[in-house]
Amino acid sequence: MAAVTAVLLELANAHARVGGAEVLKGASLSVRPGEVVALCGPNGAGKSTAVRAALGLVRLTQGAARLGGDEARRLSERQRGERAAYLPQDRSIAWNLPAVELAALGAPFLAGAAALDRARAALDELGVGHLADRGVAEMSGGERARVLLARSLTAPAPLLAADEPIAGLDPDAQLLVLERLRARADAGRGILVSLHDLTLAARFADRVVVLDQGRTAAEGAPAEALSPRILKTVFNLDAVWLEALDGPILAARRPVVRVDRAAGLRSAACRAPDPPTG
Ligand SMILES: Nc1ncnc2c1ncn2[C@@H]1O[C@H](COP(=O)(O)OP(=O)(O)OP(=O)(O)O)[C@@H](O)[C@H]1O
Repeated sequence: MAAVTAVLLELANAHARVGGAEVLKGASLSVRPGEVVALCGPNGAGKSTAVRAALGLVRLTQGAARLGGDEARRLSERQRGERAAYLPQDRSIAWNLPAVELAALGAPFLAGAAALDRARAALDELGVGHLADRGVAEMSGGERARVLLARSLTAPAPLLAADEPIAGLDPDAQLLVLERLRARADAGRGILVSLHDLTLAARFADRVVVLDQGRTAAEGAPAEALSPRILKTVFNLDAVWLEALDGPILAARRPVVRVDRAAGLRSAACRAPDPPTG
């Protein structure tokens, strides 16, 4: 009998409204144990909303959101917390807690000492162990971002959904964070990560889901989902993949606007300037 692979998180043809507008119009994605799935798409494509919907934090008007096989919104807060850790895009923190205490909040179902041990280990992993006892309000933005990610790593849940975890981090820290997420997946967890850096998405993810205007426009292995056609139609990029020692690099530029002189119009939306007279 073929082995059944558990699906940790699934969004199937999801439609949802936010602030009166239909923001998701057919978003689908799934995450299985052992894989990193990168969620990519232009600003406003619906990535954060899709992540929130998949976790049961946004009501769907159509489609399904499942966590560990069960409808996400029917689960209690505790059940959701046991099945998924979540790093929201919003990095605001109300209380000036020491970093280790904030990171320990990722494991509210563990006894205090066990949660603090896990929190210290996660802070060490992300290179901010030396800040463990410092208040999070007294840190740089990048340091605070790492502490918040440590909170998600502290959680023992089988799935981690991280919304733009490398935003605002220096290049070394970006690679460190993605390496740590990759290591978690290699150890059996499922990772959903939204990313704007397509090169890093291609290097670290097993699969890429591309969202465009609330719909899944492409899904598959990075080279397939981030094909030149998708890069053009969804991201408005003229782009090619270059093979480098450490993996693919995206060489991209905005398309050159062609001027059709016979028609006197640009092929893009704007008009060509009037030709010089005389
Ligand atoms: N609270 C809200 N009220 C109204 N519209 C909203 C609200 N939150 C999000 N939207 C709209 O929903 C759409 C999707 O937003 P979302 O944050 O999911 O996109 P995103 O792909 O994560 O974008 P980004 O890459 O900029 O973070 C956008 O058009 C946004 O303007």
